[in-house]
Amino acid sequence: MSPVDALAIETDGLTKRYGETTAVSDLTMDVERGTVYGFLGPNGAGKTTTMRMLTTLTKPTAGTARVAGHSIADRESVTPHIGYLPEEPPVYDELTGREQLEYAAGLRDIPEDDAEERIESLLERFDLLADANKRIEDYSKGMRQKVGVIQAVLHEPDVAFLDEPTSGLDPRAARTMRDTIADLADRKMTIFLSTHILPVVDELADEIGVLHDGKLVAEGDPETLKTRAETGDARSLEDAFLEITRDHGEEGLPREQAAE
Ligand SMILES: Nc1ncnc2c1ncn2[C@@H]1O[C@H](COP(=O)(O)OP(=O)(O)OP(=O)(O)O)[C@@H](O)[C@H]1O
Repeated sequence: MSPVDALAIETDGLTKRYGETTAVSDLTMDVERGTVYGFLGPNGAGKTTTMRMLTTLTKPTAGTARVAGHSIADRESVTPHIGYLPEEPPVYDELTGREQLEYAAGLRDIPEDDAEERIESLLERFDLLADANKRIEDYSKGMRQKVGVIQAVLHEPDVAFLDEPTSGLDPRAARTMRDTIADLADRKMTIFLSTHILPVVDELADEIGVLHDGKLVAEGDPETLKTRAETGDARSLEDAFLEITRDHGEEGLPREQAAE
């Protein structure tokens, strides 16, 4: 495998502006194949915008990116290789859970026998079999979320982009979700995981990137990020996150220091 093949995602100067707002600013990052990349950042940091660019749903204002080796400017080449769970799972209320997944499998050209086997096994894994023939309009938020995740990985994409995958899930379902993500990564699927639930990232991520005001302000494995640069002491990922994303003044120093 050449070094380039080893990368699931590579971005170079990726930027998105909405009028006066720069949602994502000059983002340059690499994500290795088969890893779980925890993408963190405060509300409004630009995480969703980044994922929308990487999944070809929004065009960058500047910069380039490749996902699974394909330029995001070439939507038709990229989409077979990716799956996306956005904040609101894209499902049809009038379909049953099973019909929704069969429909998604059809869009992805998964052979019928394979599709059926994967759908049944994932429905069972997520404890949805008993409700699989109910219409999605009667599903809870967590049940919709489960269907959304299953359809994001059903075609076994190279890279799955998951925005808050444990949102709305009860503790048992959240555990299943974390186990599923770990299994998929073991099978060499790359998981680009955005969540505010830091213990999930701490448990699963091989690498973490922290976005703040559209800029990548820290990157490293969880242990590195948790180790204070100055003292070498360990801290929680939450403490690290809060410190990294503290508002910065003109000099790039934490605001209270910058004001001195
Ligand atoms: N379609 C849009 N039009 C104008 N501004 C937008 C649009 N989408 C996002 N923004 C702005 O871009 C910035 C980044 O938003 P984004 O949704 O990417 O953040 P986020 O990190 O996903 O936040 P959250 O954690 O709250 O989901 C915000 O200032 C937001 O208001």
